[in-house]
Amino acid sequence: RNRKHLPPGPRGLPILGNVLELATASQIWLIFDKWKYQYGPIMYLNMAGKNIVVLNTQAAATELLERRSANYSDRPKNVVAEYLGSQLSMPFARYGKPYVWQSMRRAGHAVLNARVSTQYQPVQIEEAIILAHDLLWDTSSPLLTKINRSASTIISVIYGKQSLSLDSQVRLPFKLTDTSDELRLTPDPLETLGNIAHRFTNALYPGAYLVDVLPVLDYLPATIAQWKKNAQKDFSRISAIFETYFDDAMRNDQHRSSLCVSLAEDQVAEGLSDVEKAWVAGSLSVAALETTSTTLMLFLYAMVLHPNVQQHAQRELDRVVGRSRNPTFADMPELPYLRAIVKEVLRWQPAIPLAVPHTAIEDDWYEGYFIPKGTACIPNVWSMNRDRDIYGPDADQFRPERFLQQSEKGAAFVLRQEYEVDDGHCAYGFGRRICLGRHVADNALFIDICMILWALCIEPETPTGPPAKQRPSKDILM
Ligand code: HEM
Repeated sequence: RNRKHLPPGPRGLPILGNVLELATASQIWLIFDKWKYQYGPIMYLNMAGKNIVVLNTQAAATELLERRSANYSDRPKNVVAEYLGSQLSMPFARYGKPYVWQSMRRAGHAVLNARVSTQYQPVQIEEAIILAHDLLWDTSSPLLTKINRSASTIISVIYGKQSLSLDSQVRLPFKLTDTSDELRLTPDPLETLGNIAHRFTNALYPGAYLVDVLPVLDYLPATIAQWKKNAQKDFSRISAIFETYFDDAMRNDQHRSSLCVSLAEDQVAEGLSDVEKAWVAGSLSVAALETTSTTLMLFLYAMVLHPNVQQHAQRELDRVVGRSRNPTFADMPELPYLRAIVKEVLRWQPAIPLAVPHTAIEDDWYEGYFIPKGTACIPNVWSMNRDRDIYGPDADQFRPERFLQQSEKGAAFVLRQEYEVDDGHCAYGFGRRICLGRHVADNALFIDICMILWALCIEPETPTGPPAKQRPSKDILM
């Protein structure tokens, strides 16, 4: 009877529901954004019998995923992902007693909280300098390769400097050529970690595997069910990769300062087995790599589109830092415009526009609508970040100034007081499942963006020249 009170939403076919409408769309969030204006803050979809609720406003997401987080911190059940090891992988692990998510999250929090994250700043500065240098002088690698390399700062933080190399790949208990259709191994550990991320996200895509629609298929033995055989094989390969990388980090980290060393030696990871610790490190790397590099690419895109923003940021850097030294984290309080750019990139183009679904553990009601137990709640971060009721009529535009206000002392701008603590966007998700690496990510983005804009000008590529141009080295203020 309660099903009469499901939230409004587009009508689908009797069996497949809305699968067909969404299966071919490459940017589903744009379809959701259109539906938001038709159906309101919360809408219901049927994906081949599975209940899905899309949360379109910050108010709905805050009420359900944060205030009622005890009921909304689970992840959707996914048969293929479970065979792949999602129970050990923090972003996808289920919530609740028989699962290890709580212990992993506690251990992850201890090594990534706001205070501890400042310890990684020296490595982040070194890597930001290398990135700016590469962007200027390495003319042989594609832009994406350079950006991906820089996002690997987080790998230095997790596994220690230079601990992952071809050596780690060679020590794997299988050949690099022993590659499956769905999980490709390459000599580069970073690429292998990226491929593991894709293996999981492909499995989690709604309707990607028939077994999630017809659970009876799970009773087929692996000898008949190819998907199961592949997933089981890939699980043992992923686990071996994470365990090998973890061992190498312990062996090679002379300074005993990596996140792996903390996991292995400190009490933070008490109660976790060695394999579980290796999965904490592995799943942090997988969660960190593509999100950070995508955001940096989107920043470059924003700079190409908005040369005025770039110039404004460079004037701030020239005034505060000058040309005789590079920017550091100590400059952060004096660089409100640069901090606003970090927030605006994450608001305008969130790296994961639909975040990661949270699942309702029990039946619930919201504003007169029924949310059945087991419903996957998708936070429509894209639309929340462009909500005109919150950000004004220019919400679709890239405008860092929205986070600033005139200083009381004079003409200079300062970050609005509320944004000293509030992100000002929803790119990192919600409640108990909010992104664990957000402090490290914010720091990495801030110093990378400062270093890039300090060192070079970003312009669209022309047939006659490269896109990056060095800025004059003379101190403009001197
Ligand atoms: C710009 C960069 C990043 C973005 C936009 C981002 C975004 C997200 C989002 C949307 C979620 C899902 C939150 C939810 O379910 O409500 C998430 C989860 C997570 N992120 Fe990030 N992330 C970034 C960087 C990182 C980094 C650098 C790390 C690790 C050092 C990291 C580790 C994690 C982990 C472990 C989770 C799973 C948390 C859980 O399920 O309990 N992320 N991230």
